[in-house]
Amino acid sequence: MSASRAAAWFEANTHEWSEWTLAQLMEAKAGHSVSLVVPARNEAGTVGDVVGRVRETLVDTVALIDEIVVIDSDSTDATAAVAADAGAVVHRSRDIRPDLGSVPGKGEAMWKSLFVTQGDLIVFMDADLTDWDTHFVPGLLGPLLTRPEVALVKGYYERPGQSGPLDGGRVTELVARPTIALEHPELAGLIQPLAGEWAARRSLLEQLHMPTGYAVEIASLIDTADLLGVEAIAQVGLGVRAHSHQPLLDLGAMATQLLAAVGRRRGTPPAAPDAAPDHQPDRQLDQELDGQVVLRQYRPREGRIEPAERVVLLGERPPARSVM
Ligand SMILES: O=c1ccn([C@@H]2O[C@H](COP(=O)(O)OP(=O)(O)O)[C@@H](O)[C@H]2O)c(=O)[nH]1
Ligand SMILES: O=C(O)[C@@H](COP(=O)(O)O)O[C@H]1O[C@H](CO)[C@@H](O)[C@H](O)[C@H]1O
Repeated sequence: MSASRAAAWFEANTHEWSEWTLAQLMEAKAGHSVSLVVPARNEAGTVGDVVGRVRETLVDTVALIDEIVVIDSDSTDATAAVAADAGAVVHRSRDIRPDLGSVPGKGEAMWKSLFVTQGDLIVFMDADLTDWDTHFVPGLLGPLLTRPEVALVKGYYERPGQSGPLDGGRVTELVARPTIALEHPELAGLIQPLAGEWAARRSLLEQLHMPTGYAVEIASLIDTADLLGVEAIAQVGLGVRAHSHQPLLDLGAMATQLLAAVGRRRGTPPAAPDAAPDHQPDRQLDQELDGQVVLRQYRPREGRIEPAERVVLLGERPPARSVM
């Protein structure tokens, strides 16, 4: 895609959440049902606020959302209880379709959500939000409810306290955007390609291969553009968003997952692991689910340099529709 085509996509497909009133969206919602899905691992501190405020505003006061579903992704804290108290339906990721096995990861939780939700429109929101607003949900639904040709809507936002308000996070700026520039320029108009707040039609989501980890967002964009064309993607400005931050070395794992998913889509599967895997899925679904790599990082210890190896899971789930 040339720079001018990317600019044309941006012009035609960039929205602001305030373009639609709730009343307009409620009218446009006729015939649709909406599921809000919140993948959560150890988010007891924030998930109650996310679920509770959305429930009050968009379920109790105005029925824009038909169900709020938290997918508890192997939490060891009180995430499930807090989310249920706040009014969500809670499923443990590993308990959904146990015949399909279970692996850790955000993408896994999102993929599993497709088996326990009813909505033909699905909105994803992260559970670790610290500065956010309930208008995120109607904002993300705006293009889906008013533009039949749009199948996936990505949020974008300002990040308070960062070097520039529209800068992405560390993996966004150092991995996702450069990779998009090199290999997927058709996606260069997306301001926050990794945003955890996005929405899509179930009919699309059920057709997508989903990486089980953090590559689920970039993979969904690439595959949607491939399947339906980039014109099926829109983005919506949501205002200010802040979340809790992972340590840099943990983001190394996220970056590895992103690069692997992009490489796989180019036809370059991850190299075979060079160390014994320390994780095995409960049940091997197919070869893709087993991909992994050892990421070697380094830390000082008692005056010496100590390598720290972590196994990064690179597996992908097949289109949900193929196993329904
Ligand atoms: O194995 C995982 C890892 C993350 N998450 C959820 O995915 C969202 C974004 O992940 P995280 O907060 O780790 O990423 P960050 O925003 O810190 O980069 C949050 O709701 C997490 O609880 C999940 O459900 N399972
Ligand atoms: O953009 C990124 O590099 C990462 C990490 O962001 P920070 O550097 O911690 O602000 O955040 C992305 O991934 C998160 C997990 O899926 C999402 O919650 C963020 O919206 C997304 O920007």
